[in-house]
Amino acid sequence: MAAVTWRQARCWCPSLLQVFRFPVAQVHLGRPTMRASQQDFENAMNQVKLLKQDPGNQVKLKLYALYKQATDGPCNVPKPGVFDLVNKAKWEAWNALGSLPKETARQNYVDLVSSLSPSSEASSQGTHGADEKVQESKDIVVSSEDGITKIMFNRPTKKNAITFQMYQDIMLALKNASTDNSAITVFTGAGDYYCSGNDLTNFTSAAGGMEEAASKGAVVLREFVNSFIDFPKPLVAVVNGPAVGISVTLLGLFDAVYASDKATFHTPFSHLGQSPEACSSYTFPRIMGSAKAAEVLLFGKKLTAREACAHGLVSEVFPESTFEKEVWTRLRAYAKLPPNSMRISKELIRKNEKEKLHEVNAEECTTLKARWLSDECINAIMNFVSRKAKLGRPQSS
Ligand SMILES: CCCC/C=C/CC(=O)SCCNC(=O)CCNC(=O)[C@H](O)C(C)(C)COP(=O)(O)OP(=O)(O)OC[C@H]1O[C@@H](n2cnc3c(N)ncnc32)[C@H](O)[C@@H]1OP(=O)(O)O
Repeated sequence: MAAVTWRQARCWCPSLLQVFRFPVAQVHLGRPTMRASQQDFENAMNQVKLLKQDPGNQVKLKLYALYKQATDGPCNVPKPGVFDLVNKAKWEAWNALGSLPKETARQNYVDLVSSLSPSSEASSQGTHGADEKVQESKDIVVSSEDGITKIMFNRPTKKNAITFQMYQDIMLALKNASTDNSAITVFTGAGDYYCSGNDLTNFTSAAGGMEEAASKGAVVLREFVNSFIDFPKPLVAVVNGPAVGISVTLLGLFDAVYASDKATFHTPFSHLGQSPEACSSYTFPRIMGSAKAAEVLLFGKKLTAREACAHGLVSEVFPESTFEKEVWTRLRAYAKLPPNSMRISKELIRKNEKEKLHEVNAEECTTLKARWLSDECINAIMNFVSRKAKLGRPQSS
């Protein structure tokens, strides 16, 4: 995600909030609320200038997009070049609104701004119960139903690549899920991918360049992985399609992994001049044996779902045609098991490993920070950004 300064967002000053409290489809269709007047719209623009807290890049982009849609209508300007990261991100946010009517955009802007007020900020971050639909942000959709809290990567146009904002959203979702009424927590992806790993533009869009991005990345990564190590309830991955990078390594910290037979598992760290994260330097050799772990983590061998299952990373593989139905039926049954019993059993399993996992996480983050500043890594990322290399393509396996 390109860095969008708070100053820029205040200048665009459209209003934001409700958008992230309701499913996207509902927002785009227009909620059955009263229509916002021009005066409401202008009030909301003023309110944005008074916000004390930076709402984050995703919200600022949404704010910008709704403002442009409400004032100029559908996006009608050419897409900025690939290196013009900030303007490209703004253009994409606006263009994603398609033919949303001006009045609906105005209403959504007003709703969004009103939800940014301190009282609604507090309620959006509070504990929620089972059967309640919640949404932390548009790229990470959280819902809770039938005793299951579902956390979904929802950025299908970017193969669900994880932005800095999404790391924060996931941490918040896990924090909420650890105390809500659900029995189990499930990760899955929207669209054809489960997740393509870290958004490689996280490193190119930070205002202070790679140095700043590396420092920020190491802090965020450590905290992010800690929230998986310490998560108290059963954690399940429903891997609906290809998984890359950190979305694969994290699986070593999950309690069960169900995969569609079209899923693949790819950790191209050496291709990227990087090194393993999410405790995989410790969990993968234990899960799959040191020889297979080396092939995967050092040489970037991509595993099919069946291979990943044979090597212990995946619990079970399902045919694509029945995947969703079979897996969710099973999970709904598991969610009816006594939650305290599951939690206590998980604690017993994890207890002896916890300290070690935290140690490994810390060391991996320190190592990665140095890797992100290496020529090998910088060249690989610049190659990706300039589309000279797409890591999924040169692999023969
Ligand atoms: C701060 C914590 C850091 C933690 C570190 C973690 C390490 C990792 O996760 S390393 C793994 C990083 N991920 C990758 O290397 C994957 C890069 N992406 C690809 O190789 C390919 O995009 C793909 C194989 C996933 C898909 O290829 P395909 O040809 O089918 O689709 P594309 O046209 O390439 O992708 C569509 C669209 O999505 C953008 N995109 C996909 N993945 C990423 C990504 N990881 N980062 C940023 N953007 C990504 C891609 O650029 C396309 O965007 P445009 O339509 O705007 O060109």
